Amino acid sequence: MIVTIDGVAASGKSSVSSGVAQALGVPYVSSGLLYRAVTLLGLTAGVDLADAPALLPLLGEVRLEPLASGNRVWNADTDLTADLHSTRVDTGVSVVAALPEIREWVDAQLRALPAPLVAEGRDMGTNVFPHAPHKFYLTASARVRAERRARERPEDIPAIEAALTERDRLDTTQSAPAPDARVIDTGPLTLQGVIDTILTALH
Ligand SMILES: Nc1ncnc2c1ncn2[C@@H]1O[C@H](COP(=O)(O)OP(=O)(O)OP(=O)(O)O)[C@@H](O)[C@H]1O
Ligand SMILES: Nc1ccn([C@H]2C[C@H](O)[C@@H](COP(=O)(O)O)O2)c(=O)n1
Repeated sequence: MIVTIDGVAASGKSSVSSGVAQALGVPYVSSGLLYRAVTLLGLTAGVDLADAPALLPLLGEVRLEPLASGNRVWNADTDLTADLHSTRVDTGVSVVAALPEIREWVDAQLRALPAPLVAEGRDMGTNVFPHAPHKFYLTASARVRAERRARERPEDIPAIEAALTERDRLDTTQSAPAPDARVIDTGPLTLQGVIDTILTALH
């Protein structure tokens, strides 16, 4: 069984997916972490983030470790995970995610993983796992999402809101909900409330 949980930036995809996956006793995969890892490796190598042929050779030893408690991304023996949510990666990742060659690489990594799993991102339900039987799409206003992020990062709420709105704009192409996805406005819900809504729908 595959459950897809897509949604806009900072809508709660990874926290919700982790909770749902732990309740189901299956792993979850965060596709955004792979786009973030490509971005980090490109920045570290000083490569133009729009240059797919320059990025692809950096990815030979990149591996996603899908755990229910939280994903890790490795480049050979180096754990990249802690560096994937920096502001500079946030700023560059939409450029990388717009490259068809990089999207193909990410999709291949995901499709190679064994089911059952919970997959989260932007196009899990539309493109990567279109035949998944259970699809969800998370939304919340940019202000609510920025307020939640501000509890994690020492940045002011209007700056975070502006950055989230810009990332939503840049990611629009691949971010449409699947027609058969259940859309959940997480604004009025607690994290556990969103997880419970999904678990109830699955039973
Ligand atoms: N329903 C909710 N109520 C309150 N806080 C929430 C809720 N959902 C998520 N959060 C909090 O919002 C923040 C963003 O959540 P999370 O990182 O899971 O989102 P995301 O969609 O995976 O983000 P990104 O797109 O940046 O990868 C976290 O601090 C999380 O705990
Ligand atoms: N399936 C996906 C997952 C992610 N992206 C892009 C869009 C985001 O800006 C970036 C980081 O994702 P996040 O960690 O915010 O979920 O990666 C995408 O295009 N498709």
